[in-house]
Amino acid sequence: MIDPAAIPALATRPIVEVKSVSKTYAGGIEALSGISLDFPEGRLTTLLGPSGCGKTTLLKIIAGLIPASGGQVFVDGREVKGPGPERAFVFQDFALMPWASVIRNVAFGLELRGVAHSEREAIAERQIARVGLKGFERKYPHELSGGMRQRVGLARALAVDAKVVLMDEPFSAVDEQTRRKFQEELLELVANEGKSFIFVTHSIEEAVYVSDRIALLSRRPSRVSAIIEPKIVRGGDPEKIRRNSAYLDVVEDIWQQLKHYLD
Ligand SMILES: Nc1ncnc2c1ncn2[C@@H]1O[C@H](COP(=O)(O)OP(=O)(O)OP(=O)(O)O)[C@@H](O)[C@H]1O
Repeated sequence: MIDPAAIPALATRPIVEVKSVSKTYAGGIEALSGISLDFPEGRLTTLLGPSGCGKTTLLKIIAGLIPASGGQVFVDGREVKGPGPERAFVFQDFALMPWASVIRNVAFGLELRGVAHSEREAIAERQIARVGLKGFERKYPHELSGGMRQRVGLARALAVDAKVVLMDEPFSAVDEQTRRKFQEELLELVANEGKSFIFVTHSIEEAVYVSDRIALLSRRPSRVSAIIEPKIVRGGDPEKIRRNSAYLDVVEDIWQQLKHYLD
C-alpha cells in the first residue's frame, strides 16, 4: 500500500474517484481487493501493472459495464450504477459492428441515445474527418487496416462527446509506426479537448510518454503500489524526448518496480 500523503498533487480536481473497489468473479477469482484511486480531470492517467492484475476489470467497472463486488465509483460526483453518457470506452479489439458501415459504427453511440439520423450523421462525419478517415464513411470494417479500424473506434468514442474516455490497450494491435503516430494524436486530444482519459497499456515506454499520471498496480488482487507523474516536457521532437535522460530514468524506475512481479 502507498501512503496517500506521498501522492503528488496534480492541480485539478478528481473527475473519477474509485473508493475501496473489490471484484471477485464467479468461480472465486479475486481481481481487485479494496482499490482506491483518483483520476484528475483533464489529464491522462494510465493503469500499468502485471498481466492479469485487473486493469481491464477496473476500467470496465468505471465504465459501468460490470458491477463491482464492493466499494464505489464516482464520476463527476455521481455514483456509477451502469454505463452513462459521460463515459466512452475504446476497446482493444476495436469492437466494431462488422455489418455496419464506418459512419454507422461511429454514430452508434448517438443512435443508442436517440439522436436524429441527420444530426448523428453530421457529428459522425466530423469525427471521421478528424481521425483522418474522410472518404471512408461508407466502407465496412473488413475493408480497413487495423490502424484504420482503431481510428473508427476512437471516432466512435469521441462522437458521444463524453467527459471521460476509457481506453483499454487501444494501440496494442497496430504496428510500431502507427502506434507512435497514435500516441502523438492522443497527446493532442488530451491537450485540446479538456476530456479526462484513463488508459491501459502493457508498455512502460508508452505509459511514460503519454501520461500525466501513472498508477502502478500490484499483482492480483490488485492494489495501487505507486503513483508516478512523469512530467515530460512536451512540444519538442518526439525522438529527442524518447532519448531524454529524465524520460529514460522514469522508464527504468518503473521497470525496477514492476520486474518483481514477473518472477
Ligand atoms: N469474466 C471473467 N470471469 C472470471 N475471471 C475473469 C473474468 N475476466 C477476467 N478474469 C480474471 O480476472 C483477472 C484480472 O483480469 P483483467 O483482464 O482485469 O486483467 P488485466 O490486468 O487487464 O490483464 P492483461 O494485462 O493480461 O490484459 C485475471 O486473472 C482474469 O483471468
